[in-house]
Amino acid sequence: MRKFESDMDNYNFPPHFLDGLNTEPGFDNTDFVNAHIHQPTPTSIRINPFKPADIKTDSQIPWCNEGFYLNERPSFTFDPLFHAGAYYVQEASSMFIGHILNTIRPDKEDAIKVLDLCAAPGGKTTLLNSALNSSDLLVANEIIKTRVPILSDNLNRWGTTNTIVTNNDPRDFNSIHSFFDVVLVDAPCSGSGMFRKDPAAMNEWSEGNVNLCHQRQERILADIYPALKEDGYLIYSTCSYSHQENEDILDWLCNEFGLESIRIPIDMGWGIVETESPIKKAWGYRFYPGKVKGEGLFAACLRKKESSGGVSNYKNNGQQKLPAKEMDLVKQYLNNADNFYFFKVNEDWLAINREHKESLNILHRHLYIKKSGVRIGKLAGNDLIPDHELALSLVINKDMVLTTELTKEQAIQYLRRDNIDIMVTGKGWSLMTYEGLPLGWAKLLPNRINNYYPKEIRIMSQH
Ligand SMILES: C[S@@+](CC[C@H](N)C(=O)[O-])C[C@H]1O[C@@H](n2cnc3c(N)ncnc32)[C@H](O)[C@@H]1O
Repeated sequence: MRKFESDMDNYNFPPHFLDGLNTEPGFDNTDFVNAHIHQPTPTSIRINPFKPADIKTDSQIPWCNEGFYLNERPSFTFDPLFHAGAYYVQEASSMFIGHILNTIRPDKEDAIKVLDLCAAPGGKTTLLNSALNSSDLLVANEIIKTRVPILSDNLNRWGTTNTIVTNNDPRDFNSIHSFFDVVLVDAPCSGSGMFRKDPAAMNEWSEGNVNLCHQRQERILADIYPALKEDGYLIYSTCSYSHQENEDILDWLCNEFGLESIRIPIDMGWGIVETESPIKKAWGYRFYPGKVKGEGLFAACLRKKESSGGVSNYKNNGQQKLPAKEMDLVKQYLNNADNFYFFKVNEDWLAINREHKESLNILHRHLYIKKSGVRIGKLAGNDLIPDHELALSLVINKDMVLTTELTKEQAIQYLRRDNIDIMVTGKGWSLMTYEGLPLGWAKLLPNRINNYYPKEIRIMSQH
């Protein structure tokens, strides 16, 4: 039965959409409809803990230490700090995934391997990264090839050195048994949780599509299950309100694989609704606009109780023979270079935290790797042609290069890949910085500056 006909007449939820929701515990039809009609989507950002900057925020997102609401939505495109990776613009509810990771891993003592299976554009990948140490490995996978560049760009901005980006179907992970300690499946879904932010999504919604999404979610989870270690954690999330895509999936996981549900502590004041799946009573966490200051989200955490076999059948990929003299040159560009494993892909030198060398070899045998660690650059004689990834990485040794600090106006010129109005002294490769944070490279010549900001990510819009 529809309640509140007058509001409903003003708001075009798809037919039958609210029917199922009205029977969900903790769902308040009035708050929900009012939030969609009268409360705009809140603007929120998450600060990069590794790139401190002076950022004006308004209030704290209660479930995320680094998450903040902004009372107004500024132009992020024209804020150089955004391009420097000082913060990520992320919907507030999604940040709960970080709270789950911190809950299941309070001490952070032993290094872990984490997979973000459905990762693009990388919001939750950067969130997970902030909660990890550099000795932890984070694999970010995206099945759709055209979505991989945005994922890699966002990770480059974040400055990560312990992340590997892959472009694979979940079934390709099926041969990597018992590898990951934590797997996040932020599943493709029917998307009702984004109706307020993107009302056009309402036209796409149908009960038939919810069923298709449910089937796809089961397929993805079955494919990835063997890659999770015994006692490892599966974090499952959607931005759908549909029971079939949420609690029903938890029941299916518990029935099919004997997974154990993990209860996540929440504060009553946060407005999050804790639910239980109908059969196995697995806990789930629902975010409803009107109850929380954020968009729709469902999240749950489960633990694997059995082993899918070990990793003993992996052969070492063999050592790449690397020219020692070249490596000595390249090493100088990283701080704490001895903590890194250096390798070459074609002419490019790359580095990843030393402890991830074996994992990289294993993954390389099974997956299509699109980015690993930090790309340092190519050598031309004794000179490094530095890569953009190096400029933004957290480990660049700034003593090896010149630095040119830009005003906001100059930084925008640089980010547009335009000429920069600046008098320079010095010659050679220079890090172009804004408020001390690197944006990328330029080459300083006696009478001009060559702007090397990557074409593909330059600011195109006029305002
Ligand atoms: C909800 S979005 C992920 C959002 C991302 N985790 C974030 O926080 O920025 C779901 C992702 O799943 C991917 N996807 C679509 N079909 C898939 C499939 N069959 N298997 C795995 N991933 C799929 C989509 O390309 C999309 O990037």
